[in-house]
Amino acid sequence: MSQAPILSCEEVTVAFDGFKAVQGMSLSLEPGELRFLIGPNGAGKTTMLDVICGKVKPVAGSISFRSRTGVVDITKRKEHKIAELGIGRKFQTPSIFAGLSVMENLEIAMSQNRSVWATLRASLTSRERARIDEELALIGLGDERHARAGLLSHGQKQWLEIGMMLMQEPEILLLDEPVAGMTDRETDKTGELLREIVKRRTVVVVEHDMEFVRNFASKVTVMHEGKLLKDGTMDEVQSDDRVAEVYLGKRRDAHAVG
Ligand SMILES: Nc1ncnc2c1ncn2[C@@H]1O[C@H](COP(=O)(O)OP(=O)(O)OP(=O)(O)O)[C@@H](O)[C@H]1O
Repeated sequence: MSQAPILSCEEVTVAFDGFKAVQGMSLSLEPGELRFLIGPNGAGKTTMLDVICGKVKPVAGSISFRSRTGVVDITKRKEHKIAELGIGRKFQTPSIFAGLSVMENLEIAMSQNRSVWATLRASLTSRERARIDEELALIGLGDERHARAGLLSHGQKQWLEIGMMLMQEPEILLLDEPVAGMTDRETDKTGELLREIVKRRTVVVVEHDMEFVRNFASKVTVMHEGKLLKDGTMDEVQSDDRVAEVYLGKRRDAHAVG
């Protein structure tokens, strides 16, 4: 049975100097979904994440978010407000503190309102410690808690950043190509991590790695030239002629994915 959406984007259009990167795009997410957003280069996927998190503003359409405190029209809200309401965004490059330990990075993420040094000087309450332990276990970095973040592998850095986002208890997590540059093993671990995360939150992943999408997607949204082309299960999407034509068909050429 379908639930009330946690996020509804209605007919969203984003223009850059008159060029419509997103045109009349609608997207509805159910709570607890792991939704993959795919499509050829330039389809407007990243712009769609940008508009949801408030980094860019639409010229038309609306976005509403069912937050813990009720339904909020976030179309014109500022980026930091949207983050506070519970929509977290992770960009491709990790923004961790390389010189600090894994645990210190999580401590800082937990206490956004204090300065870095005030945070590190303050002693943790037992509840905070438990919260960090829980997150370390989830992201699989329990053994690395005292390691310097800058010395982690590429995959571990990405997981740490996801962990830092989770410390802020977002309801929706927006991830842009989280497995880019990862080994196959790291990619699979990331998929498992996302499955764990959606037990309590909703996740949207922009992704080019089709094998990763096939392995972990339940529902996929395909964009093309700023518009919604198709959404459905991976099987439905793969058997759609228009998708094959504009997207999967292109994978047979020199830019083939997977
Ligand atoms: N700030 C900007 N100013 C001007 N044009 C932009 C801007 N951001 C994106 N675009 C353009 O909007 C279109 C959609 O870009 P977007 O990055 O959203 O696509 P994408 O589907 O994420 O592509 P990719 O898979 O290559 O990352 C592209 O033609 C891009 O050049």
